[in-house]
Amino acid sequence: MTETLNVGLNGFGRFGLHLLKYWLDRNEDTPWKIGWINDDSLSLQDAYRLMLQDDYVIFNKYKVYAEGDTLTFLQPNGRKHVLQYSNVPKDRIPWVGLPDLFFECSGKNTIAERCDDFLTGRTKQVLISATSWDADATLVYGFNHQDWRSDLRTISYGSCTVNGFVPLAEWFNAMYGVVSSDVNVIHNEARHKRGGETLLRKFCTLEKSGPQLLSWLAGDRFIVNYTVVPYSGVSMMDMRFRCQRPPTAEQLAGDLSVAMADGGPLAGIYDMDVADIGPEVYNCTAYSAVIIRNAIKVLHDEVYLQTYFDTENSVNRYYDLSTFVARKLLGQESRDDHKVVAFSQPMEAC
Ligand SMILES: NC(=O)c1ccc[n+]([C@@H]2O[C@H](COP(=O)([O-])OP(=O)(O)OC[C@H]3O[C@@H](n4cnc5c(N)ncnc54)[C@H](O)[C@@H]3O)[C@@H](O)[C@H]2O)c1
Repeated sequence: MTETLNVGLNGFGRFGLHLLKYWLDRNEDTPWKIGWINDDSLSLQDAYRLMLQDDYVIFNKYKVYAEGDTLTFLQPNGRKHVLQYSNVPKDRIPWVGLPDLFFECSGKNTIAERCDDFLTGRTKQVLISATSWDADATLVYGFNHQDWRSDLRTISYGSCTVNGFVPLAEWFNAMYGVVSSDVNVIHNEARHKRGGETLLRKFCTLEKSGPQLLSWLAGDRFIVNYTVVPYSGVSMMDMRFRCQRPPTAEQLAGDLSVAMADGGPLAGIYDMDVADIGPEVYNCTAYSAVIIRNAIKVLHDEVYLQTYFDTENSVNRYYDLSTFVARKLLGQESRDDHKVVAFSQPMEAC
């Protein structure tokens, strides 16, 4: 790896923390590197403490130092990463204009115009770690990331639920013709956000963005039930698809295995385990969702799936998307150039 792009990251909450670790673990094969981090409320010492004490994102293979205004990570092989850290509001970030890519991960700037100030100097694009209704594009890795263009200014990566559902739903429709669908999400809640030990039903942006992204899915044939629970580990997403050409449970498991194998449209994005051994084993999974094979049920034309997904570690697809974007900006050939994505026309059942 020779040429890399420089990245500035704004927001060091759950998403930023996971993203930093995900990148560190892969940095030697990544065409971008994080040079700056800003968080408007966490000081350098807060960030350092959170990193060393986190129950889920474990940095213990790195030596970590917080000195002056820098965070330093030393890899076991001696490779060193020195990141500038600032703790100021968005309009006072000292490194604005210096990175080639701006990672907006604070959750506070999901309206595109709030990212305008970041698009200056060397900064070509802002990648937003959440649903943004007015970003120039929503690019879901493994679904439509190949729609990337150099003139896009703000790009949303979708959301944790969008990444968990959309590529799989697209494949389902191509294979079996989806008539309607619903999704039941049991979503974690980080400790620092918890109001108390209670359950909370909320609106999920997937309910609106699913039909916007998937041209074949009408809004009146899709429901998302979303419940936040006071648990800080991984989350669950169960799905129902009513199909024109319903498979048997056995056929479906076989078709999924083929689609998830190397070169398949779901390869590297979804995985399948035979039995339910969750939830803890799915912490920091590299997959957008893991399907439990023994739990697949088919009743008449309705297919039921149970999955686990690590909402916070949906940085996996944000990482894939930004890696794809960086390679495009660098003019590098990428294996993702040839990845099979989005089927534009429903296919006949296999
Ligand atoms: N958390 C997820 O599962 C997840 C998944 C996908 C996308 N996103 C999106 O990413 C954006 C950021 O979400 P997030 O989950 O990182 O938010 P977060 O609540 O963890 O962080 C937001 C801010 O809260 C503060 N904060 C973080 N940890 C803290 C702590 N321990 N004590 C006190 N303050 C703390 C920081 O200032 C941080 O910038 C949002 O737009 C969100 O929708 C989050």
